[in-house]
Amino acid sequence: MRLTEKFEELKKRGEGALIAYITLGDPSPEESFMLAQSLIDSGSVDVLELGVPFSDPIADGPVIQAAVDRALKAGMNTDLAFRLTGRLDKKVPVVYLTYYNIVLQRGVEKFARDCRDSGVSGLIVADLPFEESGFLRRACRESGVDYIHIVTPNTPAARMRMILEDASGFVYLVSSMGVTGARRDLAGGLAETVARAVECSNGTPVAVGFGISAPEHVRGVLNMGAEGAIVGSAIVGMAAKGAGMAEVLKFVDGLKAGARAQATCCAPSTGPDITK
Ligand SMILES: O=P(O)(O)OC[C@@H](O)[C@@H](O)c1c[nH]c2ccccc12
Repeated sequence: MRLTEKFEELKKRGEGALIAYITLGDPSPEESFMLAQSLIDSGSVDVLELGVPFSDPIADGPVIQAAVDRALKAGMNTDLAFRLTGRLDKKVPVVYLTYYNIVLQRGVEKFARDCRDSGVSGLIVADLPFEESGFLRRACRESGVDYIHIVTPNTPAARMRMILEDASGFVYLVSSMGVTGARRDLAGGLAETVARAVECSNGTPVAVGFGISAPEHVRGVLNMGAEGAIVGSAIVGMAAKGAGMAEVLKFVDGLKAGARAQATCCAPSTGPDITK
């Protein structure tokens, strides 16, 4: 399924998108496959983001670093990632999150074709600057895979506009500087950053990630004008601490409730106590 279709469907229903991230191969390839399928089947996850493990995940905090370590130790690799992804019953769009070395190692064009062939709808590369991304963007376009751009609170409006001219699928807005990891509160000043990204994105949906870990956070970013919220470490960390599948799914249902409440909830808020 295409990302655009999913976002249009949600818009009609007046809901925001819940995008859930897990690391493929954590704690083992089969278990991560089962978790991925259960998240898809839950009906609460609108887009599934799968991390393809790389040994030096510089944008990741301790929780996802540990997940990547477990995955690599359990024998996870890129071939296996594509095979497992190909086997998923993809009732929702699946996107990949990885680092450029993984793409380069396989060959840029081959990576994009393998995404297409295994049903991956979009690709996020954590460490590839826009200026260096032309070749991969072209390969993705030729394979019908959305190349998803990352922008941050530090990205000035002019640069955002330039980058997002090329946007497809959705725009990944990093909520605050630093690495991935659950946080207690949404970053200060986030409302302005979201507004800037929405303004610069030419109608491509903006989804906010980094630190989002509660239904209130999800509702908060949607009320600021984002169309999606991305949750990684909170889910990965829960599973790592031994939570069973039922508990993880219940948590994810709660997050999605935050994305549904948006339809009936309050005017956009800019105050610092948005998470209360
Ligand atoms: O873990 P968090 O803080 O909930 O953030 C989402 C994140 O996990 C996921 O999108 C992601 C995992 N690794 C990344 C590297 C770069 C950008 C984004 C990511």
